[in-house]
This record gives sequence, C-alpha cells and structure tokens, in this order.
Amino acid sequence: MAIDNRDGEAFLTFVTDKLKTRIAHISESILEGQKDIEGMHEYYWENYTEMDQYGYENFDNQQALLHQINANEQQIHLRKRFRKMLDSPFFGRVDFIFEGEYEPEIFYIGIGNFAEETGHTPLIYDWRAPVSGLFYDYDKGPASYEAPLGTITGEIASKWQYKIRNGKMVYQFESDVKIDDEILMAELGSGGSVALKNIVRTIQKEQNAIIRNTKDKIMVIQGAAGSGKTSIALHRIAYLLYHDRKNLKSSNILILSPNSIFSDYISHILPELGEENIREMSFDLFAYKELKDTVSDCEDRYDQIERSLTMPDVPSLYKEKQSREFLNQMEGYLTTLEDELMNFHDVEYKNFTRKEEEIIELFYFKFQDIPLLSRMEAVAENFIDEVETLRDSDMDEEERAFVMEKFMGMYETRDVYVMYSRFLESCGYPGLPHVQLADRRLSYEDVYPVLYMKYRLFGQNSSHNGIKHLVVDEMQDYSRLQYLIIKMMFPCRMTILGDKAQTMEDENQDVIGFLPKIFGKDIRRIVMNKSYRNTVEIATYANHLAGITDMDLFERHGAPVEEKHFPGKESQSMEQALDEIIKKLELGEEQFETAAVILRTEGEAKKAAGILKEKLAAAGFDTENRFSYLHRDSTSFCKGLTVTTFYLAKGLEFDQVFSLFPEADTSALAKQGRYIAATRALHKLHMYEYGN
Ligand SMILES: Nc1ncnc2c1ncn2[C@@H]1O[C@H](COP(=O)(O)OP(=O)(O)OP(=O)(O)O)[C@@H](O)[C@H]1O
Repeated sequence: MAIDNRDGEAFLTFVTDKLKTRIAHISESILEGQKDIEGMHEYYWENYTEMDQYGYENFDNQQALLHQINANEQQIHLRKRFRKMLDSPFFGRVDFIFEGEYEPEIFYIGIGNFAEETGHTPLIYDWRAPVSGLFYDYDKGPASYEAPLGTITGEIASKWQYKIRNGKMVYQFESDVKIDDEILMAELGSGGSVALKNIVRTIQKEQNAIIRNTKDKIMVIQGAAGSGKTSIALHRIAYLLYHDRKNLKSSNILILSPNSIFSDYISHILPELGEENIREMSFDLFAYKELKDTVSDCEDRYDQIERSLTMPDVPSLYKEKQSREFLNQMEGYLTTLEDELMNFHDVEYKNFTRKEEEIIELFYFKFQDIPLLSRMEAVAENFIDEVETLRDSDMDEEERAFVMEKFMGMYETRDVYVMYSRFLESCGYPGLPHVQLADRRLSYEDVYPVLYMKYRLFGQNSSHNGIKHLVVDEMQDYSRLQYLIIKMMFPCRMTILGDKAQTMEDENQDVIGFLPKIFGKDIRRIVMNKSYRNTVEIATYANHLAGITDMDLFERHGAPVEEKHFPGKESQSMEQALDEIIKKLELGEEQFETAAVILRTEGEAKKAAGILKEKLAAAGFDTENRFSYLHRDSTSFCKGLTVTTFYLAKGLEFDQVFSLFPEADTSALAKQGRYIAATRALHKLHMYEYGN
C-alpha cells in the first residue's frame, strides 16, 4: 500500500499498523527461540552421560544455548522498545531537500529507529541518528548534518512537531522556528512528576550541541539552576551509547551523583530512551568502599554540612585539610617515606639470595616509577622469576606467599591510617586515635586526604579500568583534592556539570576556574545561562537572593512568590508555619502532583515531617502513599508531599515548594540553602521564616 507520508495522521495509522505487525513477528520468533532453548536443555539432560569424554559436544551445546539466549534477549529488548513506540511512535519530522535534488525527503523522528524489517530503510529515525540533528539545530532554510561519510548539505523545506498519546494524534503543526516555544511552554507548564522527564521532543540548540559533542575528552558545563544540566548529561549518555555501540556499553559508564534519591529521580530516563540503566554512586560511598581495608567507617558530606549549620562556632579543619598547602605538605611527607619507611636487608630463600645492595638498586632505580607501597612487590616478583628460571620450576602459591612476605617485611608499616596519622602529627595537627581497624572512623575532613595518600602510595585500583565515561553531577560540591583523586582514578572521558551558585559551602566555589589546571587542555568549558525550570517570578526572586544578574529566563509566568515570617518561640512558630503550609498545600485532584517542604537541618526536617504527617493524617490526607520524609538513607520518594533538607533536595524539583528556615540563621550557608530551596519550585514558591 502506498502511503502519503506528508500527512502525519495517515502516517501514524500506517506506522502503527507496521509496528503491530513487527511486534507480532518478534513475539513469534521469541516463542520459537524459547522452544529451541528448552529443546537444548532437554537434549543435554537426556544425553549428557553419553557425551564425548573430552567435553567437545557439551561445549558446543553450551555455546549454541548461550547464542540462542542472547538472540532472544535482544528480541525481547527490541519488542519492548517497539511497544513503547506504539504509544507515541514519533514526535518530529523534517522535510529535507538534499543538495542537487528537487523533492524533499521526509524523515520522521522518534525515540528509536523503526523499519518494517531489520536492514530496511527506517520509517522512523532515532532522535540520535545523524539526520535527526537537523530537527534540533535548524529552522526552515539551508541546513546540514554530519553523517559517517561527511557533511550532508541541503535545505529544510518544512519542520513538523507532533504530540501523540496512547497512539492517538493530540496535535500536529508545522513550525518554521526551531523547537517551538509553545510546545516547550506546554512541557514546562505541565505538572511535575516524581522523576525527571526526558526532553527529546524539545531539546534546544545549545543543549543539542553538548549532547552530540563527541570530540572533547572532558566537557565541563557551568549551567544556571534549571538550565537542564542533568537532563543533558543523561541524554548525552544515551547519545554516546547509540553512536559508539561497539566500544561503549552501559557498564562502562559511571555517574557520580549526590545521593541515592537523586539516582532514583533520574533512573527512568535511560530506559525510557531504550537504553539500559547505568551505575551511579555518590563520591562519599565510593571513597568509603575504597577505604574499607584502611578504616571501618567514614563520615559523609552531610555530617560536615550539619556540623557547619548547627555548630558554626566550632572551628573546622575541613578547608585547611583540603587545601593546596596541605597537599603540598603531604607530598613532602611522602618523599621522606621513601627512606624512612624502609628497612632493607638480604633475602635468602633456599640456596638463592638477593643482596641488600641489589634490592636497593632495584627499588630506587629499576622500579622507581611504581608507587612506594606497591614497589617491593615488583622487587619480589623479580626475585621469584629468577629463582623459577634457575631451578626450572614454578613456585606454588604457598612458596610465593612465603617469599613475598620476606620482601614485604622490609616496610616498617604498610598501614595508610598509621602513616596519615604520623603525617598529621608532623604538621602539628592532632593524630588519629591508635585503634584497631574495626574501631577506626574518619572525620569528613580526613576522608579525601587519606584516600589521596592511599592512591599516591599504592597506585590506581585497576578495578576502575572498565570505566570509559565518567559523569560528575553537582561539580561545585567537589573540592580540588577530590578532582585530583578523580583524575588519578579515571583516566577516561568525562562530562562534568554543575552550578557555582548552588555551592554548599559558605562561599561559591568556581570549579570551572580551577579544573583546567587539573585536567589541562583536554577540557572544553561551556556556560549555559538560560533557565527552564522556574516561572519568571520564581527565578527572579531566587536570583535576587543569590545576587545573580546574568540569567536568561524562559518566559513562563505564574503566581508571585509568597514571603511570610512566623515570629515567636522556635517550636511554636514552626508549628504555626506548618499549619499555614497545610492550608496552602495544593495537592488535591486537578491540582499539583508534587510539593515539598524544604528545611535547613536534618533535625528540623525530621521534626517538621513528624508534625506534618500527624496533622495531615488527621485531616484525611493519604500519608501512607502520598507523603515522604527524605533523609540521607532514603532511596526513593513518591508523588505528593516531600519533606526534606535543602541539601538533599538538590537536583530535584517540585510543583510547589515551601522553604522553611529559622530567621535567625543568616549565615552564608543558610543563604545558599534558601537559594537551593527556591530554585526547586516549578510553579509556586512560598518562602517562610520562623522564630526570632
Ligand atoms: N529542552 C528542554 N525541554 C523541556 N524541558 C526542559 C528542557 N531543558 C530543561 N528542561 C526542564 O527544566 C527542568 C530543569 O532541568 P534539569 O533538572 O536537568 O536542570 P539542572 O540544570 O540540572 O538544574 P539544577 O542545577 O537546578 O538542579 C526539568 O524539568 C527539565 O525537564
């Protein structure tokens, strides 16, 4: 049947039909595959006693089985994508006249490629396909895109946008400007969900340039609050996975994210785009895992923040211990260890001897590039090799361990905890408690210096070699020291993003300024000043709080920000504020999907959550399913009302936000907290203060 693919509605019917047919074929083939797999299993169990003694037949059988299982899994994956596409097969279209031609060729764009059969010309193109770049980057008129064979030029005759839901056309229109602002307005104006949304329909040109950048090894993006950094990072991962399928698998990517709630918040996007989810971890958790053989517990960032907020007068060594000077002192100390740590002596094993002078020669010259605490292993290996050659037989495990131990005994200690403690004392700081591994707990200020010392002494842990792309979100929350560690551990491509205005320190940290000094010329810096999340009223208010003047706002208007002060004793005034919040909460039907009460500290958030839960339950609110108190160990949250601290709300967004801070706290950190809270609001913001 010929199809007029200029008519979006007719094309939808046509392509839906084709999708259904293809899904039916795939289902048949999956069933057949399953039967084959069962057959192979049965054959094996019936015949395995008679299989040839060398196991060849068994091996062939296993290989065939694995092959069939893989093939089936791929088919299941494909079917899942096509089923998803049935709901909304495409969202855009470009009519492109190739240079030298007269008639336009029509390209429909969706979340994945779709053809009637594998290998046929696609009916729908994946948003990441080269030709789809036209849709995001150009208006009507001359345009070009990069294809594997080079640059393709021509002219865009027209561009269309579609909204299809449940397989039905909701609207379609021709747009001659880039991604039409009206659609973007509709997307941004809609109620928030508990998860970050995919933005494939409305990626903006400057965002597209970041998503499709494959040239730069390290991209650093300074983006204003709500400019789409996190969204872009995830779409970029999807793009890279699509374009480098052979070399890059989802298991090769790691996201360093602020916490596990954030991981949950963004976990829907990649599967929605037909990709597998990827590993995410907070840097604190990563450090804790890396230091497991050195200490039994580490404080995390939140302990540090809580301390700064609740005990502002207690002096902290955090900054000092992350400073360049401290690190230089440590480097100096590491140099002295080269001598001080070593007690060289002859090593004898059976009739073989390695003289002290030879060991010294190997240690300081031949193997000098190996980190100090791994170096003696190389010296020992060198000896073991020689012994094995001379006696013409390999050592067994026990012998090797015995010899190795003799060499390792030349270190006075290999315990990084002990060395770090001595280093602290050598600089005039109090040392760490002399306790067994099970009782060792590091303060936050010491966690990264110890980790740094460990890497400098032992070298990089090879288990991270599989990571080919690292994403660092909320880059402003990492210190220079943490970046030095990241550089040592991950010599791979990176996407680093954040916002200096959302620093969780008492002063803004300009990461984008110092990163080039760490990573060198491989870095490309991009600044995004356009914000999409908040209404103009909210963004203007928040910018005023933080003294930001250079932000470009997407013109979407809403209610003015409500400011209110509840004076009085702390507990009483907080309760009054909470009563007001319950009154103003717009979480009924036809109202908002999500709201948040954002507080300053863990203690305040917990207290407010307790009161709110009780009062809301008494008022008949479904607190079982529509209320969450987010704390540092939470891993997910639900639609409805969320109560949490500003530092856990980072990166998230809610339709309606109530910021509730004690008026008395005018510290720089609390100011940052209010700014972070304010920028979480999509549609309505209430800035409440309580106490005197
Ligand atoms: N091109 C776009 N189309 C539709 N929505 C967009 C677009 N860009 C950003 N948004 C929306 O703007 C909001 C903010 O995006 P995102 O959370 O990625 O920003 P961010 O820069 O990481 O924010 P923050 O640093 O404040 O946490 C999200 O709701 C996102 O869906």
